[in-house]
Amino acid sequence: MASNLSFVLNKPNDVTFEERPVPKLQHPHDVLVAINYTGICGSDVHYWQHGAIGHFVVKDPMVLGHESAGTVVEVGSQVKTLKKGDRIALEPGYPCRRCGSCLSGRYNLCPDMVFAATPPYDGTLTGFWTAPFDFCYKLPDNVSLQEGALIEPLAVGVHIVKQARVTPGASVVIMGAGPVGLLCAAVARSFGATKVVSVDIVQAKLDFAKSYAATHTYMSQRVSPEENARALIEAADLGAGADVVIDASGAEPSIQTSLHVVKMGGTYVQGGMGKADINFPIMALCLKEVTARGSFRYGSGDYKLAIELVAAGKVDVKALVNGVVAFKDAEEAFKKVKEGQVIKILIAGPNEKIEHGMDTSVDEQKLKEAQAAGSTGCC
Ligand SMILES: NC(=O)c1ccc[n+]([C@@H]2O[C@H](COP(=O)([O-])OP(=O)(O)OC[C@H]3O[C@@H](n4cnc5c(N)ncnc54)[C@H](O)[C@@H]3O)[C@@H](O)[C@H]2O)c1
Ligand SMILES: OC[C@H](O)C(O)[C@@H](O)CO
Repeated sequence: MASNLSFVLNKPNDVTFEERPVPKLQHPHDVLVAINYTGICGSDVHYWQHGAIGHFVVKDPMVLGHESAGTVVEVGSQVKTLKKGDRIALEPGYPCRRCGSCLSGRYNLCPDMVFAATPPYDGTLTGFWTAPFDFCYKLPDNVSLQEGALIEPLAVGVHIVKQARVTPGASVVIMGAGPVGLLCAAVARSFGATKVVSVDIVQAKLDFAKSYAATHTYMSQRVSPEENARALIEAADLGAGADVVIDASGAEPSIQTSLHVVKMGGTYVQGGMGKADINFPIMALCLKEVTARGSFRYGSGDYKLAIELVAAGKVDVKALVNGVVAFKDAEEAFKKVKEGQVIKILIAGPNEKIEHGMDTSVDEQKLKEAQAAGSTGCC
């Protein structure tokens, strides 16, 4: 059998490669998947740097990664819809299916969720992975395995935009133009939003957002949230405010500005995960009767829609990929993401041959600066 080399986080800033046993099918409804590509998420970088996100603490060595696509190599006796050789996008969290949240259709809120690379559970930066068949989504012929690895963050964006109830003709402001904010912008456009304003503090990110899915961009100012909101509304010609504001930054000033940008009776969605507690403008929330919702991962129908959007050419996920590296270069890829110079890097599975790699040389100075600034907005 091929290699089951795994990329293991031992403790902050200490990663190693470990050959682990190939997992066996535990259940007749499971499939065994050979991992082809995995993207790096801000949360992976955060665990690598800090060993914890909120109350999720890495106590024992943990395999990183949860944004993966792969190829089915074995199916359990009860699997009817997948067969060996099928190419799939992998949904990396498995709920209990029995609790109130699961039974109400909101399985992403299951308290017993087993989620890849969220301690204590191992992630998908490995050779082989077992999963229940209904959390493996067959990719249409016109969607590549590399695009398949981007379905996970796209499903995050789909869930956020669904929570925002974006309708045709809506104006949508998105705070943060990292991968999640960019994908929210693309999904909002596909839902019919006619004005999509990407907001960030880095000009290069805004330039990319404009070339990608934003109709307008705005560079956030270091002024009061009210002043920032006034300038944003004017710059993007939002009249009485935006129908919808989405935070995909997790940054306190951006969240505060959001509540002053949203229109009377508009909708605000918290997608970014920054500091756990912040000063929040409750008076604006109250006086404008803003509908505020959280958004966590993805639920029923989100992966399916994400794949359909890519297959239909409505969301371009390829444009976000700066390069693909061999499995042995996983740590360099993490450094590149931390350095903040790339949007998405894919790591090929340990059994995958890549024809054209990317330059993985890391600018140590930029890396140090990014570390000092905590540039990965995650958690
Ligand atoms: N809700 C979920 O289920 C879920 C899932 C994945 C990621 N996330 C969160 O979504 C957020 C975005 O993820 P990402 O991978 O795109 O992260 P990222 O760090 O790449 O992007 C965050 C962006 O916000 C920008 N930013 C920082 N301060 C800002 C400010 N004051 N105003 C405007 N923009 C500002 C940064 O420059 C960056 O471009 C993170 O907080 C992450 O933890 C949430
Ligand atoms: O896309 C899924 C997210 O990255 C995860 O929920 C992570 O942030 C915490 O487990």
